[in-house]
Amino acid sequence: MSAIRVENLTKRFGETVALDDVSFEIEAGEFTVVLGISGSGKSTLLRCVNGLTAPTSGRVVVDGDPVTSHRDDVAMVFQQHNILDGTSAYSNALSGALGRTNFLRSLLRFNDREDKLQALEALDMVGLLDEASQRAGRMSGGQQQRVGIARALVQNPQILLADEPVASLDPGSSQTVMRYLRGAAEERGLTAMISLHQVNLARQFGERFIGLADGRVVFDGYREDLTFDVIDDLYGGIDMEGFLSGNETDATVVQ
Ligand SMILES: Nc1ncnc2c1ncn2[C@@H]1O[C@H](COP(=O)(O)OP(=O)(O)OP(=O)(O)O)[C@@H](O)[C@H]1O
Repeated sequence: MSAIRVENLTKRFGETVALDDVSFEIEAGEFTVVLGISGSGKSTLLRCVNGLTAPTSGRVVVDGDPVTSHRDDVAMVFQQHNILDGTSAYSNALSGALGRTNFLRSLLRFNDREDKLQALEALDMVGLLDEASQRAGRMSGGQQQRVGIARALVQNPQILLADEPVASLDPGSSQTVMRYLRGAAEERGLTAMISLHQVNLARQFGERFIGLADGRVVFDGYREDLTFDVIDDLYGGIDMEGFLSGNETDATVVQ
């Protein structure tokens, strides 16, 4: 059974068609990058998978169940780090436990030993154990995003979504954040869907790729299929410079 099945998903905002009859399936454990220019529908797609946005028609099925609202086993990392500036990295990570309990239970569970241990493990997984007590607001953008990943991991998800997680970061920090994101997904066996507009990063870290243009799926394939022509179609030459100057770990992808 596929972990995520998107069936004829359409989302309209008034006259705007953000998603137009989108269908695909993602197998458990796949690390999928959603590509496309700004406005192509990436965020809307992730929000539908997360149950934050209701489709106009069609549906998303997660683990066999149609998504009708937010699910605790689906965690999301946002572009804006959504970090509580005034509290420690550890407290931020620990707040991920709120996602899997209701409010009253969370009041009681918040100091659970198990939750605390998970928060520390998650910080370790993103390389921030030594910075656990540091105030999140004083950390760099990349570190804050790693705290955001730790918080998502503490939610104990099966599915990890990230909407442009490195959009506001410099290239070095973007690499680091993507490395931790991919590593955490692999180590925990998570199914991941990450939207990115940086083609070089996508190629470096992605396994499966879904390309959107005007809300439609115009590409669905694996690394070996993601050719120069496909990228050119998706981006109309806009990002060719980044594509060519990117960190070429696998030159065979360019054909
Ligand atoms: N809440 C909303 N109300 C109205 N229109 C919206 C809303 N959300 C998205 N849209 C529109 O739907 C289309 C797809 O937007 P979406 O944010 O999904 O694209 P995107 O590929 O994620 O873009 P970006 O990379 O800029 O975030 C755009 O035309 C956008 O203006």
